[in-house]
Amino acid sequence: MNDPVPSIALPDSACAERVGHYLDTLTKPPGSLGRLEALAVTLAGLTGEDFPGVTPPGVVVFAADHGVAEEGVSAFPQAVTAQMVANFVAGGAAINVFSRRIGARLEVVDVGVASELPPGGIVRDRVRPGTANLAREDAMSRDEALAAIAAGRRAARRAAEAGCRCLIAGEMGIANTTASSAMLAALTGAPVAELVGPGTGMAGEALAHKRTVIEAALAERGPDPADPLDLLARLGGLEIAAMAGAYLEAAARRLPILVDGFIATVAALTACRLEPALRPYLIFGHRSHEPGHRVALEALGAEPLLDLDLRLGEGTGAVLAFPLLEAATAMLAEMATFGAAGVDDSQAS
Ligand SMILES: O=C(O)c1ccc[n+]([C@@H]2O[C@H](COP(=O)([O-])O)[C@@H](O)[C@H]2O)c1
Ligand SMILES: Cc1cc2nc[nH]c2cc1C
Repeated sequence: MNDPVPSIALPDSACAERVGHYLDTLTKPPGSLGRLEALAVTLAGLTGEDFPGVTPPGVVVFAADHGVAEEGVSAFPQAVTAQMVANFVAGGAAINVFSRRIGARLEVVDVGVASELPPGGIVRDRVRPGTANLAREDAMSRDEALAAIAAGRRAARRAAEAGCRCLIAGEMGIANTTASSAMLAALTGAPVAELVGPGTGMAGEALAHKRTVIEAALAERGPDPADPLDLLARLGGLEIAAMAGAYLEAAARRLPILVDGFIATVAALTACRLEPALRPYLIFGHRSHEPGHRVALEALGAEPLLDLDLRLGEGTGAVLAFPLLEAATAMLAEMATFGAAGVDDSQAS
């Protein structure tokens, strides 16, 4: 684990091709299950299994605070990060409810919350108590960004060692749409105006202020777009770096990854810049209402599974999409072939 980026194998194209042919022997017109068929082929290639499994999924929610919250860029105060972590521990947040529906192993990791947390129920892997205010100074040092990536990798390793067969990373961090927007503008060159959005509910003058803060931070921090670690350190967040690390470790272990919303996708894009071999392992759960998500998805050439106008984070959109992955694997494992079911496909044109 000394190298921040593990080595990631290419998907097994022979296995994917075999499964593509097998799908055409199942009792349905070829291709009629559309993107579900493409998902089955993808999952086979990633896992190297003709009958891939994705259960149980592992959900890891990384929590951290952002110094830039003091610029008034969120509709909620910084203390809400820790309060929501307590809610995760108590089992009352949306991610708890949805994770229970899919039988997920749910872990909450403190990689950088700025205040005290309840004694039990979370993994303590805090790199520092929140980032510095990126509008005034670098959010963190390069070493701290590396430490947060390593914390994310440890979490993915725990999920894999606990038997999880699909990884979902979620996040909780007041003001993290500001950090993510700044990173995305630097990563893609897209104008801030095109990607800045309400986050937890900024509108009107408040949203215009958020945009100004991001534009000024980009000008002052002067990140090197060709150096993803520099971007993470100057503009990022501890939970964003941890998610990037978790994705890289999961892919190194050949676990399919279901990506959540805006912040999770910026983390995924950053991780792909660190190691492009990650890209095939990413399946995109949903399109967030946050406008920057469109920009991030386009940069990755990604088409998400769901579009439900969600903008919560925590991993919720990915967890809601998980049953589609399950359906794709069940289709392969349980559907009858034309031959076995006695359905005649010999005259099909
Ligand atoms: O995942 C998303 O697409 C998403 C979009 C908007 C907001 N959020 C969540 O809201 C918080 C960040 O919003 P803000 O306004 O504080 O920057 C953070 O905890 C995220 O989990 C998440
Ligand atoms: C209540 C609340 C819950 C959240 N979950 C993820 N981000 C959040 C932000 C707020 C404000």
